[in-house]
Amino acid sequence: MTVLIVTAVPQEADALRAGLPAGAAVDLHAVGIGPAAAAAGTARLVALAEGRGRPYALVVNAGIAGGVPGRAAMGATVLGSRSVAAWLGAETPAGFQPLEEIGFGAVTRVDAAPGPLAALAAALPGALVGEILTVTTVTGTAASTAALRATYPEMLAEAMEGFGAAVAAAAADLPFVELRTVSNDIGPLDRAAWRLPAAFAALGAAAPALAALPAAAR
Ligand SMILES: O=C(O)c1cccc(C(=O)CC[C@H]2O[C@@H](n3cnc4c(=O)[nH]cnc43)[C@H](O)[C@@H]2O)c1
Repeated sequence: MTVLIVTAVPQEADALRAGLPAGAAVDLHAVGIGPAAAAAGTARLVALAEGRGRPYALVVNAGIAGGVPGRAAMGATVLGSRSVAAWLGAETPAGFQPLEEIGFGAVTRVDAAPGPLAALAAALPGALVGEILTVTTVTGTAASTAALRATYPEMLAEAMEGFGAAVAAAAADLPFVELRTVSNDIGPLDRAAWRLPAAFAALGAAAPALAALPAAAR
């Protein structure tokens, strides 16, 4: 069976493709930036595969990310133990509360599939494993960074698509895992400091582990 890998932008897909072994049972697509594009694009690809009678075994969201300074350095690879929709909740007199805590019965986090996560962690021994946030605005000030870290103390990294792709995978009852490589520190925005080549190189280096996933996903 085939693994679906969704990225936000073609540059991320190209970086992964460069590292994939020939003949890998992987479909790789760039579906756009942000959780809505990720959810819609992933859902469409999953449905098309089902319609062909060849459903995917697993959905992977991969791409670059901001890392929490001191936890996930630039160039690091981060495997999401869960993908969390940051700031999906309500402001209350007691401060921010995620939707679960105010009784909407909603879900703001999707856990990674244990088998594929363990397989990736074994194949990528240098990778960090932990919570990856999905934001809709790149965190770009010291104040918002502090607020994010206080609200999500377990976070290792933030990006903009994981939760959307995870929700689409869950809707199709497919296992999911998020893999990110760190292009920048989360903090006051300094685009000149982003290390895109290092992050893209790390994506390419992780690609063989993703290609080996179909067996682990079964
Ligand atoms: O337009 C540009 O020149 C440009 C250069 C670098 C990055 C971008 C983006 O669009 C960044 C968002 C994109 O990358 C992921 N990402 C990477 N770092 C972060 C971050 O610190 N916080 C949130 N998202 C990040 C994200 O998943 C998006 O796909 C544009």
